[in-house]
Amino acid sequence: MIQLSSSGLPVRGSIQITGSKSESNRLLLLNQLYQNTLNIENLSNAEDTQLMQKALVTSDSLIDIHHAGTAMRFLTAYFAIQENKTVTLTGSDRMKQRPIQVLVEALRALGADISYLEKEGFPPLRISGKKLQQFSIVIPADVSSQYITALMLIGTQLEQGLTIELQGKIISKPYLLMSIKLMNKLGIDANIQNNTISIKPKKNIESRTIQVESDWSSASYYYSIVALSLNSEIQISTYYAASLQGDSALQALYRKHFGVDSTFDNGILHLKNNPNFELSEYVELDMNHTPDIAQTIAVTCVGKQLKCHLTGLETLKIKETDRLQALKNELEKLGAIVHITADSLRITGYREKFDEIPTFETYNDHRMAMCVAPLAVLHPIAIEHPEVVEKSYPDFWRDLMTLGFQLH
Ligand SMILES: O=C(O)C1=C[C@@H](OP(=O)(O)O)[C@@H](O)[C@H](O)C1
Ligand SMILES: C=C(OP(=O)(O)O)C(=O)O
Repeated sequence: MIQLSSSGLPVRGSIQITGSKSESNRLLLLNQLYQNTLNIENLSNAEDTQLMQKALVTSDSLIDIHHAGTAMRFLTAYFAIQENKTVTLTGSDRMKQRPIQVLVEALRALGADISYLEKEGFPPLRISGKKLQQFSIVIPADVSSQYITALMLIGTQLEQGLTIELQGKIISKPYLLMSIKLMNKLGIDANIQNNTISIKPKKNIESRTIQVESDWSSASYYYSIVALSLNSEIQISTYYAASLQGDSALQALYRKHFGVDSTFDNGILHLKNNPNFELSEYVELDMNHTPDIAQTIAVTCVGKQLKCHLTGLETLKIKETDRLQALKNELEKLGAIVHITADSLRITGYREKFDEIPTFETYNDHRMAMCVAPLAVLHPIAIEHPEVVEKSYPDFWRDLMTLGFQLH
């Protein structure tokens, strides 16, 4: 457990965050499919990315990707097309509760040989690589976009490419667009029209250097700090106003609801408060496009004692933990009155201000630890199992100390 506090003064300073784990994990897989023709700069140092990197080159037949959702899903598709190779793909106890049936069904329909080793519909999987003989698939798009990205990433390797028809509500759509845009950057013909994604076959790509933009989901915690600590100014690199990452919506969300301005100067993102901003009492947001910053926003609302209604959260219960229940448990420690449904979170008021040092549980979820950390600008807090941040942002605590936070 750690105790985190701040001097009470405005937070000032500069930090550097490494590349987006979503972009990194896509590029690593594509690079492996194209015989390492890419030179990837600013790769994420997240554990999820290291696990992905290792899994792509190992000769072991048992591969454990711990908590890494993208690695689990993307590698399932990758190994399905590695002819003459059989692997067992497994993960943490939590990973064994995160559904994968939609992806396995889709790959089987394309001709893949995949079986469940424990519970039907969940990892671990045994995958015997084969040449896939079908080139179009219909897939439900309302459980996880990662299944669809997984199929897209291997689409160029199929003889006739791949057409993916999305059925039902499309959730986490910016992650699909990220996949398409990254593939386009490499010269791959990939597009989405209405509900149909098409990937053209491509044997080789030109060698090039590609720079991963830093991780916007990780930047969210600094938006929250600036929102909660007036007169703060934080610089973070390396970011651009036009991003492939959906979580760059932070710029507009925090400007509108919390008065945090974002400006860019040569890849440096400057965050500071708008002195003329007038806070409203209520925040209403559909988070369907930005699930990974929902926790950050809920905590910013609590720090500001705002009522809120966050919707489009149906994916949160199948992430690293049931994030809706975890948020309810932890935010109630701060006096918030929290109501959750299968896809929403509502804060209807506050019982009392918190005065003792609250201790937050983190549920093996990196984002549960990081989302509560900004509250330390208001009041000392304690956080259980701070090491969970390794999954996406191993330098998080060090970066907070650089900005003047005290950590015991
Ligand atoms: O494709 C990706 O890189 C991701 C997609 C999202 O998952 P879902 O599509 O399951 O919401 C997101 O939550 C996750 O952190 C990363
Ligand atoms: C949901 C996340 O990751 P994944 O699904 O890749 O485990 C996340 O990083 O918040």
